[in-house]
Amino acid sequence: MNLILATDNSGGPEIFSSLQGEGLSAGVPCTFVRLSRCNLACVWCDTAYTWRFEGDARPHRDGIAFNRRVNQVTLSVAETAAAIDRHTPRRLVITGGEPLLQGAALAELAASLRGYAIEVETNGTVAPHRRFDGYVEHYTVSPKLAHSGNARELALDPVRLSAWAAEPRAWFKFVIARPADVEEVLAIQARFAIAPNRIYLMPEGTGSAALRERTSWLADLCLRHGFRLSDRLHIHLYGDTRGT
Ligand SMILES: Nc1nc2[nH]cc(C(=O)O)c2c(=O)[nH]1
Ligand code: SF4
Ligand SMILES: [Mg+2]
Repeated sequence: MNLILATDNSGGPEIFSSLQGEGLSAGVPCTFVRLSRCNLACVWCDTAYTWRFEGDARPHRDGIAFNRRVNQVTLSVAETAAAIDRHTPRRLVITGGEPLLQGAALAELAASLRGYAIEVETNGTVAPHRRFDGYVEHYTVSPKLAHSGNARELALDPVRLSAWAAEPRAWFKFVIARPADVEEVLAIQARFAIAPNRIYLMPEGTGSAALRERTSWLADLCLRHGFRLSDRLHIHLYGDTRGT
């Protein structure tokens, strides 16, 4: 089977090693693979080159339409595994876009890798492929709030959210732009009975100054509600750049 990946600045597949910048394994050296395509369209998405191709009229704050041919590359599972293997870290972060849209190929990929701890970054709207799920150490589930611009029915499916809440390997990470966004997190937390200790609040932002400003008030909100705080370490270290 094949996987459709995003491209890096050289036009090759976006497979790279970096420190995990967010969530549970922040600071840990990881190998990343970024898959193309997403079923949502967040106005502040920092990887719009995975989905906002020419002809897509859904709004994005940068207004850029990406050329599909330049920003997607198709690799076989074997080619993807070989490219992953050329990197040192044996913790693999599968991200996107929405990687679970390619679950069947990910099951083949995971079966062909040996000795990896696998984590997945997902928007929480797609059920994990049954066979792939057996290989996953943990999921970082990032449900999208109203400020993402997605229709609520697309972004917050109650059946899916209940399933993630019941999944002990799932950690939740909410992108927060304004203090009022946390009200939505509290409603989701209560409705699906998610322990606050499983929830990260992370500032929205693609620059250090914006992240710092938002972190300054997010810290208080985390302390008040028992949530965890996530930074975006890679943005401070490398800026908003592909392959980092
Ligand atoms: N270093 C680094 N950490 C990350 N954690 C989640 C990322 C993502 O784009 O999903 C990401 C990323 O793109 N880079
Ligand atoms: S769900 Fe993630 S990849 Fe998809 S549009 Fe939103 S931020 Fe971008
Ligand atoms: Mg990212």
